[in-house]
Amino acid sequence: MVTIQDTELRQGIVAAIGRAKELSQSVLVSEVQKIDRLDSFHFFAAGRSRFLGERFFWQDPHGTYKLAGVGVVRQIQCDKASGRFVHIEKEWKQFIETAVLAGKQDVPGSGPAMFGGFSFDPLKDKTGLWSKFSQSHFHIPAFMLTVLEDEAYFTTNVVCTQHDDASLFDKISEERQAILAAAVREQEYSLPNLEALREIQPEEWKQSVKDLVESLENSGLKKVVLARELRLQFDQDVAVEGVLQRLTEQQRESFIFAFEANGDCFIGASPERLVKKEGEKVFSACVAGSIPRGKTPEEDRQLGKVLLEDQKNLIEHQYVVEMIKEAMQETCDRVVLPDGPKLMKMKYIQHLYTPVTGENRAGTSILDLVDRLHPTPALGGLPKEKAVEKIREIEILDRGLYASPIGWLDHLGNGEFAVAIRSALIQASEASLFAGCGIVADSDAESEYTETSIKFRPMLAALGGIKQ
Ligand SMILES: C=C(O[C@@H]1C=C(C(=O)O)C=C[C@H]1O)C(=O)O
Ligand SMILES: [Mg+2]
Repeated sequence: MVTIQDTELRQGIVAAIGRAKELSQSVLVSEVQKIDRLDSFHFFAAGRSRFLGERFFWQDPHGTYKLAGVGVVRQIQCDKASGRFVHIEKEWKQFIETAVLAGKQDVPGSGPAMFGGFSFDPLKDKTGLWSKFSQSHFHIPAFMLTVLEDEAYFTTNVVCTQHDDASLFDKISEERQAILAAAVREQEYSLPNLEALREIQPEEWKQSVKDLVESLENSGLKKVVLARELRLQFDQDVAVEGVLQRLTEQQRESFIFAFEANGDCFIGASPERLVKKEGEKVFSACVAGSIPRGKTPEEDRQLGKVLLEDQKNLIEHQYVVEMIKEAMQETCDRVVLPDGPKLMKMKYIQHLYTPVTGENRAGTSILDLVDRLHPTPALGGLPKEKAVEKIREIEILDRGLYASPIGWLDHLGNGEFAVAIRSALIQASEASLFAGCGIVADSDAESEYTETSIKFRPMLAALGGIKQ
């Protein structure tokens, strides 16, 4: 069993209560300890009995970096459209400003950290679909496991008030031992039976693609990403653990995320990084342009070659490269990117891929970078504002967090956000899956429709809708 030394947390809580009295406000204590290796999925699953609806999970491609949080000591939310990134950043800074830090505090993604996301377009009319999520929605967990390569760190966050006393430590310590003890149990999680699968207005969607292609040039637009929804009905409530377990087995090359709020869960396996900040190093990625995987290695190579030479896809990709390069150059020195795209091969699809790196110029925070980059033309279009307006006007779907920045940031300024595609919203015994594609002047509605069908597959497979 994973054991944890208690002294630092006890002292931290005493110090935080003292500070809370002095300041007449609540004070966070955040304690980090290195622990024996613990599986992040098991930790997430162990949170079910006590923290269902208050959990998150994050894993980068190949699982070199994993985070799992259970419980919520503070939510930071904002439903305003303008200035939302600044607002969230301000609240976050205020919250950690007075924090008492205990234990090891130099490990990225540990200690005071929050997880969440920003909706795709806060100006789009919100439907009932996303009623459980705010437009900007972040959670600071009670307990968090951070696994970096082979090292595991455990964060305990406690908000102390001036009315607390040292007995708070006993309560927290007990909760912590209970979750750690439960986290080592291995289990196979089953899925309910899929009863019905309904595409939401596929013909209308194809028509909207056709209309868009015709009006693209006249409206001064180069590219607009249009998305659609697939609604699944199961015979019982879907346990997120079953879906997440399958994603971690089937989608190792992806960013895997799950974010629970008020009973719903947004979950996905995205190939696309929006931005990562590690110290002053900044990483982004252009992912746009798609073709299926081949059934044989030879066919797969052939398809990859076609994609690398296809004008329509190269244009679709190039718009993303130009925008991300420019946005990075505004805030970073030494922006480096290869001359042309390479292939990114996922389980069901291959994409054109151009990584971009840079060195942050002083003062730019990860949320500022997210603000500048979102939405890239891989999810919105070009020019940015006009494309988002067009999506707001013609898309039937309420995107909510689909195609939005989702990820984490820590008190040291590190963080990573993926673009929340290949994703689904799980609501009791139902799930909505989302997929979109970049529409350019040369787009054909029927092939774009097929492209979105392929993009549903990662979530469809994880939900038991495709036999493996
Ligand atoms: C919009 C999605 O994917 C985006 C669109 C792509 C395209 O049109 O070629 C490729 C990768 C993503 O940037 C999605 O998966 O829903
Ligand atoms: Mg495409």
